Amino acid sequence: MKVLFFDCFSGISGDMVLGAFIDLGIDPAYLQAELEKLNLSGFRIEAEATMKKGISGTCCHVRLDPDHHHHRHFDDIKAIIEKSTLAADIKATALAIFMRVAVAEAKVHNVPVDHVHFHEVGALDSIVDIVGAAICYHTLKPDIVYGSKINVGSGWVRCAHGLLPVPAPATTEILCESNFEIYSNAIDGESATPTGVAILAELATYSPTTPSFIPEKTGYGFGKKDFGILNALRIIQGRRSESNLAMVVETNVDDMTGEMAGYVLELLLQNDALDAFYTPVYMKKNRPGIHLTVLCTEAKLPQIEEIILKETSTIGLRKYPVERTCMHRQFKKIATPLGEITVKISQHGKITRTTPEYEDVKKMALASGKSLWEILEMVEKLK
Ligand SMILES: O=C([S-])c1cc(C(=O)S)c[n+]([C@@H]2O[C@H](COP(=O)(O)O)[C@@H](O)[C@H]2O)c1
Ligand code: NI
Repeated sequence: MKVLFFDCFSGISGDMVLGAFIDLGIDPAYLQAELEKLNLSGFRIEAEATMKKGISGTCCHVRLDPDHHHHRHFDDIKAIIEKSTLAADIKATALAIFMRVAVAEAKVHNVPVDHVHFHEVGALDSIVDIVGAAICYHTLKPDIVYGSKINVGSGWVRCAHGLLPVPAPATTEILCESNFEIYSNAIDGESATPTGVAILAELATYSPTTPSFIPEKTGYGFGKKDFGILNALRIIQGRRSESNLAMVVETNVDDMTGEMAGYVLELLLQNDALDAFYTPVYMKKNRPGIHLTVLCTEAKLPQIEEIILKETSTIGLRKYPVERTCMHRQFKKIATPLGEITVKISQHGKITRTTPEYEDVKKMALASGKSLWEILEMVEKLK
């Protein structure tokens, strides 16, 4: 399973994303050729292998033709991407990233999304950064992408609107629609831009701590500004070996008491069965009986077999290997007016589901006198 981890210790911008992907091994000539499928002229990708603060990495420059003048609204950009000859998955990812920027700008400037205006230079630069990031992502084909907390910087940034507070209003709106944690450390200026944050929010799942995986290589994409500290996005590529093989153990019994049946199931689950359950069946001589199914790892099989043979009335069992598809799970604590509660974030590709842990919900309901429904509703609004 291929893992990418975006380490945003000095923020993230569109150029930094392209630089880090190129440093990880994406060929800039391939990237340029793919971008030409947009049928736009007036830009060139230049990847400069360089050193910053003693670290070697890549600085990606999107060189723009100075006499290229187009005022573009979001609906023009949508049309350019849709009409291009890029692969369908690249188009979909690029449009989703652009949509995050457009929705944020629309909210900040109080205009309809389709009318969000990208000034001429920024429009082409954003198209190259965003479509480029989508090309790199679909070329590397990671099974999962994680992103760290984002160091957004501090102070003020000068742009077309004049001086804006950091993080810039559009960046902040994009962040409000994601669950990434932000902070500011050792940077006076803007280190996270709307384009960078939109790419991260679309491609990555937030991981408050470094996710567990085996690192294999790193790519450093440098930012243009000098903050005094290393201004780079680091993408760490690695792998995670997740055994998806398990064992199923089964048996049918018709001569056990209900009390014994309950006892065995509890014992199996206490002894690391991944799952254990009964199905009612009719057996030989029309006797009502129970079909026991246990799921366990191969390592636990001897222990599970022993419990079944020792504690049930069976004189034999069946076992066979099965393949499982498991969502990646991580846990995080969120603050509520009634105290902290643990939520489980289940992730598989682009599917993400956040659910409160039942035992915490139960405790909170009992302690507060509120119903389970009220606690679940409160958490739903906060997660
Ligand atoms: O051009 C516009 S409308 C604009 C809006 C905002 C707001 O926060 S609103 C911010 N900016 C700044 O422009 C640069 C470029 O950002 P990219 O993401 O396109 O690289 C950056 O400093 C933004 O904060 C522009
Ligand atoms: Ni703006």
